Formats: sequence, structure tokens, C-alpha cells
Amino acid sequence: MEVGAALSLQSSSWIGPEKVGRRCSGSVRLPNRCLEERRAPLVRFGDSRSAGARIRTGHSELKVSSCYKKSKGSDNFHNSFDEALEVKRKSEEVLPYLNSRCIYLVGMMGSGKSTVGKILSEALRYSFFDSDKLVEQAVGLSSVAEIFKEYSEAFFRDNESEVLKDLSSMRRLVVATGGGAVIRPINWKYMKQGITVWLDVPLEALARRIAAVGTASRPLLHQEPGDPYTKAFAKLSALSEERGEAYANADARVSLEHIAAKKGHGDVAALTPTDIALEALIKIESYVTENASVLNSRYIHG
Ligand SMILES: Nc1ncnc2c1ncn2[C@@H]1O[C@H](COP(=O)(O)OP(=O)(O)OP(=O)(O)O)[C@@H](O)[C@H]1O
Ligand SMILES: O=C(O)C1=C[C@@H](O)[C@@H](O)[C@H](O)C1
Repeated sequence: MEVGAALSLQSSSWIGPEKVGRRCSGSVRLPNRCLEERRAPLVRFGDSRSAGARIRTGHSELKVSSCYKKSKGSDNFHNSFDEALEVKRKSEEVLPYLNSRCIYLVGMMGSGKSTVGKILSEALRYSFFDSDKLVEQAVGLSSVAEIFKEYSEAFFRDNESEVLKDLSSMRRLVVATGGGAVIRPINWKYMKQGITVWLDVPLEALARRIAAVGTASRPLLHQEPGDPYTKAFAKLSALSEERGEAYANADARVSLEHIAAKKGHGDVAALTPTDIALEALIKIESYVTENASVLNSRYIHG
């Protein structure tokens, strides 16, 4: 059975916090445990009807947990039953055009890739993956911050590319990518196997969100002294300057400023994750309906 087929048997699901395999990429010095894992067999599947099916690829074993756990949190994302229904309706319209292709969400740290991604995965009955979590699980450390500290940013980036490579052969996934995944051209080759969507959030809103939860889990924002908002804003501005063009490679752009203007809000803070998920579906629909031939020629996995 193909990976995509195994995943398609499952209802919308997410990756649990358990460690589900270890990975190290080829171009870095590997601890012994990682070398052993790289000899793992190509594909092995668990019983996808069970709540904890395991999907084994050449590089990592991905554990997919039951969707029922997830809905506990994501219920809070919807402001109203009507909003949730609208997202569901739009998903049903978009699904036939997607042809089981994956959705890759790109955007700066804190742009809502995980939050919006979970809503999309539930509505589309896709599985949800967070690529940062997969790298943590593959390396065997509990946070990206630890990976940066124990190894290096380059080591993290190599493993991130390997994770994206593995995911690129799968179907029916929503993937929240790491904020810096866009900087390596090879990652675009993998992500372009699916539909890439840029969550474009103003820097002030990003810095506000990140300051609210602290910068400890985000190593690139944690280096400078200062209050969390100011240091997050300063570093995000620099990163955004470097990466602006890279995010714009995405097939679809979801601008929170545009959604807020459309809905008559003065501030993007008034938008709910459901508003953003709905706009993402609208943008995905436009993209897939207008670019059917491009998509067909791009998809190499058949
Ligand atoms: N629309 C929103 N309005 C307000 N807060 C939000 C919104 N979407 C997400 N958040 C909050 O912003 C923070 C970052 O969200 P999330 O983890 O989804 O972003 P991310 O893009 O996956 O981040 P990272 O790439 O750093 O992992 C979380 O605390 C989340 O609750
Ligand atoms: O923007 C970035 O470069 C990063 C974003 C996070 O998601 C992590 O992938 C890591 O902290 C690097």
C-alpha cells in the first residue's frame, strides 16, 4: 500500500508529542544511533484504522494519532458554528481539485501555521504534521532550541530538508513548515509537490503573539537582550527583510491585512484562525482551478 493510501484511510489526525524515530541527514556528523536508523527499511505501515498508526519512510517513522484528541483544542479556534460550517463547506468544494495533494503552510515564526494548519487538516480530513516537531523527533531532542544548542542551525536545516523530502512523497497532509524552510531552494522542490501557502502576517502582530508566549522556544529570537516584544520585533524585521522574496515563491498568499480590510477590521488582531483558514481555502481554490496544467506537470510522484 502506498503512503498516501495509508494516510487516506485515516480521518484528520495530528502528530503526537511522542518520539517516533530518529534521523540525521547525510551531510553532518552523525551520532551512532542516527546511522543505524538511516538503514531503516523503506516503507512500513501500521494498521491505519487504529488510533496510533505508524508510518515508516526511509528516514523516519511518523506516528499519527487519532483525530479525536485534536478536536479538543481546535474547537476553540472557531468563533461560531457558522464560521466552522463555512470552512467545512469551502473544504468540500476545494477537495476535488486538490487531487489529494498536500498543503504546505509557509510563513514567519508565529504566523499561525500550526493553528491554521490544524483547522485546515480537520476540515479537509487530511493529516496534520508540524515539520519542526518531526525534526525534533527524528533527532531525538525535545525542542528546536536544544537542537540549535547541541548541534547547530545548519544541522537543524539539513534535517529539516530530509523531513520535507520524506513528506513530499505523501498525500493528504497539511504541513506546518518551519519558518526558515523557505530559504533553501531544495525545500521548494519538495514542497512544490503540493500546494504552498504563505501566511503573511504584519510584523507587529507576529511580535505581539511571540511576546505573549516568550521567545525561549524560538532560538533565532532568543539571543538579544531586551523585552520580548522589542527583541522579537527587531529580529523578525531582519529575518523578514532577508526572506521576503522567499515566502513570495508560495503558490498562494494569505495576507491578514487583506482579510482584515475585507471584513472591515482596523487590526488583524480581530481575525480568528478560522477567518484565516477560510481565506486560505479560497486562495487555494483559485490557485488550483487556475493552474491545473502547471500542477499536473509538477507532480512527479504520480
Ligand atoms: N489568528 C491568530 N490570532 C491570534 N493569535 C494567534 C493566531 N494564530 C495563532 N496565534 C497564536 O500565535 C502563536 C503562534 O501560532 P502558531 O504556533 O500557530 O504559529 P507557527 O507559524 O506555527 O509558529 P512557529 O513557526 O514558530 O512554530 C500561538 O501562541 C498561537 O496561539
Ligand atoms: O524562522 C526560522 O528560521 C525558524 C522557525 C522555527 O519554526 C524553527 O524552524 C526554527 O526555530 C527556525
